[in-house]
Amino acid sequence: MITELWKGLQRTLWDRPFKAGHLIHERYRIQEVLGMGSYGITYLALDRHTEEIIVLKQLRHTKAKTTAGLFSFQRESQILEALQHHPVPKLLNTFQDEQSHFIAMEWIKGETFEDLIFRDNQTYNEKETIAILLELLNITEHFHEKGIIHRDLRIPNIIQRDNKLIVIDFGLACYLLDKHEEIEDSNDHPEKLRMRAVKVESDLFALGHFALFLLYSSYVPQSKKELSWEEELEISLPFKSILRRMLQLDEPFHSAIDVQKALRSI
Ligand SMILES: Nc1ncnc2c1ncn2[C@@H]1O[C@H](COP(=O)(O)OP(=O)(O)OP(=O)(O)O)[C@@H](O)[C@H]1O
Repeated sequence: MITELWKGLQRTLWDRPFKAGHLIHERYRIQEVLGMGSYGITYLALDRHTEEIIVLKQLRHTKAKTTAGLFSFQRESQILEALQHHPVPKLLNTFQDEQSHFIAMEWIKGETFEDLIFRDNQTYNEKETIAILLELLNITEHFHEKGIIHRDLRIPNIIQRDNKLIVIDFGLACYLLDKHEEIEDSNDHPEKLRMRAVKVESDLFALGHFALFLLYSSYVPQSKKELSWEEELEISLPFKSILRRMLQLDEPFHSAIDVQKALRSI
């Protein structure tokens, strides 16, 4: 309890974000804070060299002191670099100054599926959901071919720009060889643990959940009684059985290609 309080106090004191207008590395002018995650603080910034708006991620001071914090930050930039020709933000720069460690990356100016569903009330039927899933499975298969597991394929981390999908936030991504990453807090929710395991099936599980979010966007409750997704959603039996396998309720798929094949055969 005391440790948690102390950690919270440290974060408040040391991890205060930079204010708009602050210049970093004599190059990046902070515009606004986009988010404060567990490892990093993410900003929109103006790159004075290129005059472009970019995303700047700063490792929290409290995390910069830990090997795990530094390692995960370096790995994020390594993975972005390894995926340069894929629909992910381009890695623009990595640097360190007396303040902290930073990653500069392309700003993906589009809408996340979280925005589309909850802000814009966009709805998706089965056909549209399958089309989006197929595109995402294609992207995910390329990550897996390179031995990379994203581990956080959720609606806020998938952006639609000009009708194309782009995956962001590689903060939790890791290599299949990083087996030690599997050690997680045993208090974590079982669903979260399934998404975080260092294996291909974790991303397929996450995409199964992603599909449920899309399908629920067009769901109108019929009764006050809470039912399971299988009872509530009006979807075809073959699609239901594919989702059950993605969600590891039945024999799981072991590759994105197998899920694509199954979806194409509906
Ligand atoms: N390259 C990018 N282009 C556009 N928006 C981005 C980009 N990277 C991050 N964002 C947005 O910035 C915000 C913060 O991103 P960040 O990666 O820090 O995630 P987070 O959810 O706040 O933290 P965590 O690291 O715990 O996942 C999110 O709203 C995300 O949509």
